[in-house]
Amino acid sequence: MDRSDLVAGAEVNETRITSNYDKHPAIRVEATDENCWAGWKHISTQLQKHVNERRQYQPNVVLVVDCYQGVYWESLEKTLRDTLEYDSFVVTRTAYKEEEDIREMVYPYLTDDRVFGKLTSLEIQDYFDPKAVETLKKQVASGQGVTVVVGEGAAAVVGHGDILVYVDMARWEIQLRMRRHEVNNLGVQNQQATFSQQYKQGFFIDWRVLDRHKQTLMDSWDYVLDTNKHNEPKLVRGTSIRQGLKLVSNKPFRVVPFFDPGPWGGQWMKEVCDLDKSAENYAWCFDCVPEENSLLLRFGQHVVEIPSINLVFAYPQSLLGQHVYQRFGREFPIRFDFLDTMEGGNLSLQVHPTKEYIKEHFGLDYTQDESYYMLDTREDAVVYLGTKNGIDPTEMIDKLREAQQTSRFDAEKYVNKWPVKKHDHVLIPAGTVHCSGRNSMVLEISATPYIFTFKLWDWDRLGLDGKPRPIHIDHGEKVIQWDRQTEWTKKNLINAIEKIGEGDGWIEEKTGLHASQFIETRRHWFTGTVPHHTGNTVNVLNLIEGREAIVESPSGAFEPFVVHYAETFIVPAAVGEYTVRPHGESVGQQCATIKAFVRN
Ligand SMILES: O=P(O)(O)OC[C@H]1O[C@@H](O)[C@@H](O)[C@@H](O)[C@@H]1O
Repeated sequence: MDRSDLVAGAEVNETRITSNYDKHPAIRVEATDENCWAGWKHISTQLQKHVNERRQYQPNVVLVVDCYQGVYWESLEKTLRDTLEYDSFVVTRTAYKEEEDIREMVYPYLTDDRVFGKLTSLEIQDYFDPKAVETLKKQVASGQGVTVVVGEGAAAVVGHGDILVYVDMARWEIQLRMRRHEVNNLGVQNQQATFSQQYKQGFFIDWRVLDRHKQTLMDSWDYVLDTNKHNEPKLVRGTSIRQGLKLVSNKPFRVVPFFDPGPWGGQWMKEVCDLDKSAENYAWCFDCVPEENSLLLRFGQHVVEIPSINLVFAYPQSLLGQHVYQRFGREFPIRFDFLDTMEGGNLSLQVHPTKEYIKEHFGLDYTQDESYYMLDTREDAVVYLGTKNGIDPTEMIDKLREAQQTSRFDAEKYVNKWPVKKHDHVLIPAGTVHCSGRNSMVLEISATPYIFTFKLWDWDRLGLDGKPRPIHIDHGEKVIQWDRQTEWTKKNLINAIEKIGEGDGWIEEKTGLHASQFIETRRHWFTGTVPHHTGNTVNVLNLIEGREAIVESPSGAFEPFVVHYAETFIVPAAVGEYTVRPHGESVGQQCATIKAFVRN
């Protein structure tokens, strides 16, 4: 098949009979499980063995077990007490400041807003009472025999000890535990608080504090303890985790996707991603939000789950590339996720803060610039985007406010409504009023900030908790760019697609994003082998057409990596050259990928 057979946008006539979407992408790190222990019996035996070995040449041994937020604390403490032999057992929580003082300390970052706080600059040490810390330190320093020290920030209180175990937690699992009211936020007893309160405290405070602390420990981890699956704990040597992270930072990989229902959620992902058919709907799939996702690392027969942000912390330069690292630091700036409204409803009519506004009000260095890639659509699919020519901004804001009482807002009077079809790409620079309508399957390709959605109108419906979702007209009116009207929107934001290259069996197009956004997107239609280069910046791709493709290294630098329809995958900057071609049942058929990277 030659390139004349490639038609940009042509749909492949395929029937997706069975889902081949991999929901648990595990990365093989070590062929055997000699550095990984599963189950409390084996875990405590290994820890005890290590302690005993140390005691052969030193009389006193300190085992420090530091934890992330969201660990089942009582259960962990009890298990360690029951299964280890020790002379003293120290719980660093006893050195926390008074809860009232901690609440006062975090309040400026937590604020009274239902959704938004401000990113904290607090450090883990701020949670502890200096006098109590001194006492604990003395107690540990003078401890005879074996001392076990346990708690969030334990290593910040008493140092790394002789053996350091880190109990990490995946963000998604923490959120599920918060929803079930099973865990507390850092330094407080609040497990009965609402999920949104706990999430806000996690997002703006706890996870910032503990991520900063974690980064100081990673090189010293003797072990990582994975208790994400409560009844299937796993312990891995720190050297093996570090080796795994190094491996992943040099090859294409996927993070673990997670799926969540919503008031507008749809039915498409159930089929394509093979989800529980009895669930009412699935709205979101987060499949490249490394701050929230996790990695599955395989050691022999055991699979260990760790937060994928650990990779950004450990190998930012190989993963992100020099210029992205310089610009964003240890953050992953690109986000891919799905928004499924097939047989569901409209998203909220919304707007995101401008760069200045997000910095000033919420403390972030870059903003929620977005785009909607239409992965699939029904006949009636639309995107609301940009305000209509000549509308009166004051009137629109007044009507939005009134709508909170009247339950009516004539969105079409003020906002353009554009029909969309499969493979359209809609660009949404921050400050543009927007909303994806029902019967669409959106692949969102955006900058990473993801909770700064100022809802303007939620179509008079309730959230899943039976209450109206929070509306943010006061924020919204300050950031809407009123000059993004009909013609401008059409010209600049809808299908600004340009063919920029071709080769044997492939075509390359630039599809966005808008010049004001830092992400560039390239789409390739191909039946042959497409040459790619990371350009020394991290690449994020999704197979947007075709059942299966294979990613290969021309120099054999990494093992061939197979991806399936709708799977997002990350290619670290350090990979350099790679190719993508149809594979398996897609050989001879047209496939397509969309690739995102940070502009130079
Ligand atoms: O849940 P609502 O407010 O309808 O928004 C759904 C989604 O819309 C998108 O444009 C993004 O802003 C997402 O971050 C958001 O989750």
